[in-house]
Amino acid sequence: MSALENCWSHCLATLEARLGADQFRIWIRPLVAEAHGDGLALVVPNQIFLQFIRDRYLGLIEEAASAFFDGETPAIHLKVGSAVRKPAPVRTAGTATSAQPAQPIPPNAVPKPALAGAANHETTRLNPNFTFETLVTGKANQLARAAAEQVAENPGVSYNPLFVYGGVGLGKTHLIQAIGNLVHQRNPAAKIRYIHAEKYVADVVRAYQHKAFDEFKRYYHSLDLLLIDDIQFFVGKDKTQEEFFYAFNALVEAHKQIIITSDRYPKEIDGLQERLTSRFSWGLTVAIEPPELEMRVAILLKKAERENFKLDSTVAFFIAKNIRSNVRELEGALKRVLAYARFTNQPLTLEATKEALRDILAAGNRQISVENIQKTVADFYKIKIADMHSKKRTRDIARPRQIAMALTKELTQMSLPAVGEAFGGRDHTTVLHACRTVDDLRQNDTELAHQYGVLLQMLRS
Ligand SMILES: Nc1ncnc2c1ncn2[C@@H]1O[C@H](COP(=O)(O)OP(=O)(O)OP(=O)(O)O)[C@@H](O)[C@H]1O
Repeated sequence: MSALENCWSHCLATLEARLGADQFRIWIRPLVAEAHGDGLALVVPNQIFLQFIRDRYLGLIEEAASAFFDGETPAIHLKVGSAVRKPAPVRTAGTATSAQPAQPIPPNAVPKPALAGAANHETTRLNPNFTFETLVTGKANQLARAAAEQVAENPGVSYNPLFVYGGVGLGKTHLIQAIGNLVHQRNPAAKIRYIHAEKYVADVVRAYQHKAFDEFKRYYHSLDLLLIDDIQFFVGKDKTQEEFFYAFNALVEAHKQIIITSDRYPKEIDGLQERLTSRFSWGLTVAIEPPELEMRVAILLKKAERENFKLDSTVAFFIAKNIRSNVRELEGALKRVLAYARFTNQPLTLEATKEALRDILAAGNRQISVENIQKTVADFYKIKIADMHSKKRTRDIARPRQIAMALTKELTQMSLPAVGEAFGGRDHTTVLHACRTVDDLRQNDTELAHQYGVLLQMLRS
């Protein structure tokens, strides 16, 4: 082993210990180190990956390399290339990992007769507009997009299944269809099918009525890529879950890619069989969060541009500041202002925008009450509303109460003492401590950050 190879092994061991299993497997394991002049080149799968490594991990890598060479840091270059390592199967929070078979889909894996109809959007049911090019990226979907691009590059190999979850209208369908479209573009022979879970349920019912399960199985088990949207619709549908279980096993065993979306983290979908939720954690589970302000502005500008409309950035900021719940509503607001501008044949000023969005803004400005926040949080965590006022300190009650306090501070104009008063007469320092704790947890605990995002979305919609 050369000194550089030894150095990279040392970096891997250091980073694994520092970052923990999940981050290490997603971001560091796929890197391939090559000698580059008198330093190291790290090959990454794509540009987004490269940027993420540069922003988040390059400092740590340099630190580890420098420790290996007693303070001399070798030059470390990042470059995009195809020589990337297959990522290891990923363990998601608190779940077991099983080894995944790793075989790429051969380009001609589908028998000839099936090809005739496969190479068009009618058979795939993909929307050709949902591509990576039209998907705006920000903090809220960066990780999900990077994972999606990897899956699209190597379907059936990297993460199987890929499970994407997030609130309503945040771009889950867009993202997974972007994978489908890219796979289709690269390999028109691949047999791809996008299906909404409700339609899959209907297909199971139809197969049942017509005693056509063999045909049903033949079709679904022969796919190269199955994209199934909003799987929470399987809840309470036992026969559907059973059929999907068989399809899942058949596809994964044959190294075919499965991509699933849901509005919730798999283990939180009550009423889904354990054998399914445990299989969902075989691959990678990624969240899409509500977009931050800058991302909402970027989405508006991009969508307006596609409509050949030059949107003034003040107007874009105004819309983005006022429509915060989800991207679908943002799009709705944009359509409305564009229609207004075209209809009145006036330039789209801030005043005209306010006029066009008057009723939406009035609805959005309605006050969110502390009572509403307490009820929403209590329902979400399945505790009693009375616990918001109680002195109980057990974690399963104290944490939701802290989250409710932080949400109250964020969503209302109430002062710290007033918030304390509304939560059982607590001192303002307790509220401050709750806000800081929740803030910290949002930085470091992905699951809690997601739950906070969902609650924000529920309260604002
Ligand atoms: N990051 C983004 N960039 C560009 N457009 C986006 C983005 N996120 C969402 N959209 C757009 O917002 C709309 C809603 O997105 P989509 O249907 O994918 O959401 P969803 O999360 O699947 O919603 P649901 O939970 O209702 O199924 C689509 O028109 C989509 O193109």
